[in-house]
Amino acid sequence: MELTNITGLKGQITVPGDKSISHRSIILGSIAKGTTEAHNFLEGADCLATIDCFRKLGVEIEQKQDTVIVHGKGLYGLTPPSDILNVENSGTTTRLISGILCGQEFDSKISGDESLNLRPMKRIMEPLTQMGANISSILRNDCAPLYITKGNLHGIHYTSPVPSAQVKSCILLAGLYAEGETSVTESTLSRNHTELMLQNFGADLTSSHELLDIRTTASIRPGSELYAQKIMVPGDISSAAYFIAAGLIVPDSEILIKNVGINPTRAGMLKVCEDMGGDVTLLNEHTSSGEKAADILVRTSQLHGITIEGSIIPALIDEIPVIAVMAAMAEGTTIIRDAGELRVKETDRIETITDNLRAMGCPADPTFDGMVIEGGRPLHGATVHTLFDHRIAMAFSVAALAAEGTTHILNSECVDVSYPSFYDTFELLL
Ligand SMILES: O=C(O)C1=C[C@@H](OP(=O)(O)O)[C@@H](O)[C@H](O)C1
Ligand SMILES: C=C(OP(=O)(O)O)C(=O)O
Repeated sequence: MELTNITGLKGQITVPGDKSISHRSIILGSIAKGTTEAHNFLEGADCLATIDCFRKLGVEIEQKQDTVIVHGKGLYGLTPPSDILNVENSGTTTRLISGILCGQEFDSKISGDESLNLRPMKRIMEPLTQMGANISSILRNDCAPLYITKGNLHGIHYTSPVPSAQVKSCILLAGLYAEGETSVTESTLSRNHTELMLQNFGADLTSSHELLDIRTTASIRPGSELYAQKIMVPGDISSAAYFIAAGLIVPDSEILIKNVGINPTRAGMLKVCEDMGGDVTLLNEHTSSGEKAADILVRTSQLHGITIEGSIIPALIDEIPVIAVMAAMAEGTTIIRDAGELRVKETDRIETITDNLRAMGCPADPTFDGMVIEGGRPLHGATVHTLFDHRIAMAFSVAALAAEGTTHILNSECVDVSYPSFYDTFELLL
């Protein structure tokens, strides 16, 4: 993709459904009794991989554009897959499905693409093994391909060493098949869609906050069946983030993004925009399927650098690539800390972000758990190496709109992972 600088992004858009909630609609719908309907489902490659895996486990799933109908099999109705489960590029699919597969009577194998098979799986293998699961890394490198055979699960009380919703969700889903109570304590609350949705599906799940709402424990007790739901998936704030950033940094812009999920465990980007001096307003706040949503109005603003660290990090972890682009356009220095998790995403995002910022003329240095960005110098066009990471492709497409000259985004088709119509949405604002 070749992009050049522009001014005046104006208009009203919607962004596709939330990726995390779309995955969970398929996963919980498959193991619930009855027919689950998910509307505004994200038709991105990651969520389609989840559909494909559950079809291989015997679940009938109909897809009519962005409506998905899942004919649930109940907690004990999945059937042995005839083939390896291909999770492609999706960490969420890998870790959440593993929790469920450890509770089944049959064997299964999970594998993904080159990037996925390099991502750490010890973080789920360890707690699942403590629960009595039989899960192993086929290449013995603590990564996928994973091999799961029948185990007898019992509940554990696990304190998660990483702030990860995927780890938490994996353990809670395994807890549906375990004897006794399973709980997961996190020092910082990660996205809580699994907890909210499990409660809506009728699971016996409670969540308690300690220490000023930061340290949180989610506990699940097995036994009860889950029951199908109708789910209205809100727009994905991680996808809206590119248009929020573009609206702020492209001169003379005003963009209204309709119906975006603003669950507080996901909305750290909004706080960062405010702290950087961005003109971002929430309108029409409402709740849908237990998730908060709003329209987001963005106008061009002069941003300034800030420090982003601590408990806000999990609430904006996927938005850091585009926040880094905003930081490059802001006056002064932005420091990002406590974000070591970026090193184990689709790429080592600390390196991919800082390498590409430097290529565009912004001084940016990686640190072990974040980066330091010297903002306020004009960006210039460059060749952006996405390394097939969808978030790097989209973040640097936004940078290209504010950079002098032409920017080449290599392998830009990787946006299909979470936002296939990304470039079409931009067309609507020209
Ligand atoms: O649970 C989820 O849906 C997700 C959790 C996050 O990963 P971690 O839980 O590994 O931080 C996030 O980066 C990913 O895009 C989606
Ligand atoms: C990290 C991401 O997703 P996953 O972990 O599901 O691959 C992402 O979408 O940025």
